[in-house]
Amino acid sequence: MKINPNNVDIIISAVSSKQYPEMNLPEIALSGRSNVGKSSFINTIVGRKSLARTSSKPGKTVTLNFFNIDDQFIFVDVPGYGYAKQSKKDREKWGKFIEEYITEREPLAAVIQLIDLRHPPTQDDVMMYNFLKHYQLPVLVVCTKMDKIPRSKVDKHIKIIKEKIDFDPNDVILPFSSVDKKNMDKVLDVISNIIE
Ligand SMILES: Nc1nc2c(ncn2[C@@H]2O[C@H](COP(=O)(O)OP(=O)(O)OP(=O)(O)O)[C@@H](O)[C@H]2O)c(=O)[nH]1
Ligand SMILES: [Mg+2]
Repeated sequence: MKINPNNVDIIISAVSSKQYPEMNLPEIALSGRSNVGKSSFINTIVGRKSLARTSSKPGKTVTLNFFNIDDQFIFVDVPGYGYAKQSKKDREKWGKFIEEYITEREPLAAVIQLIDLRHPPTQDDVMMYNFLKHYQLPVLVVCTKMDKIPRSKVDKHIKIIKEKIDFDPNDVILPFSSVDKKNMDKVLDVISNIIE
């Protein structure tokens, strides 16, 4: 699959379900804790340096950012979870908004769950993955920041993540790096299978 980087654009930063686009394209949502690399992942995959903002204040915004990816599918950048400084009220608002999107959104075809390859998954990571599987969504688990650990340790870290999240063997899990674009072709293969 090929993506034309000149044909990708933000559609809307939605604060309510009334603003969701009606474009008849499959949607792939990105989920993961704050700072795991969701926005960087989008930029790397589409080949644009700063389409998705990677410097946004984590936990502040409660928007779902919809990106038209070359009229082939829509990436939905979901605000990160697990941000300690967020107030309880904001956290609840966030949870409700995301839950509604994930459980009710018709065009949602799959979720890409990002987990930091360097560390064991957090409790939030485990909860999110189980939540997605409860709703029988296909999940691609992308383990980010692969460039930050020695190559010899990658398999061991993947194994730990699989055990901790109770990984569904029907899903795909891949180590990934936005710095050196490692496994970019494999990610694109999975996306192409999802949207076909
Ligand atoms: N070394 C390395 N750094 C990365 C990688 N991916 C992201 N980063 C860095 O991690 C930080 C956070 O990246 P973002 O893409 O903004 O993370 P996010 O998940 O979108 O964060 P929120 O929007 O706050 O939820 C930035 O400083 C990125 O440059 C990677 O693969 N390798
Ligand atoms: Mg982001």
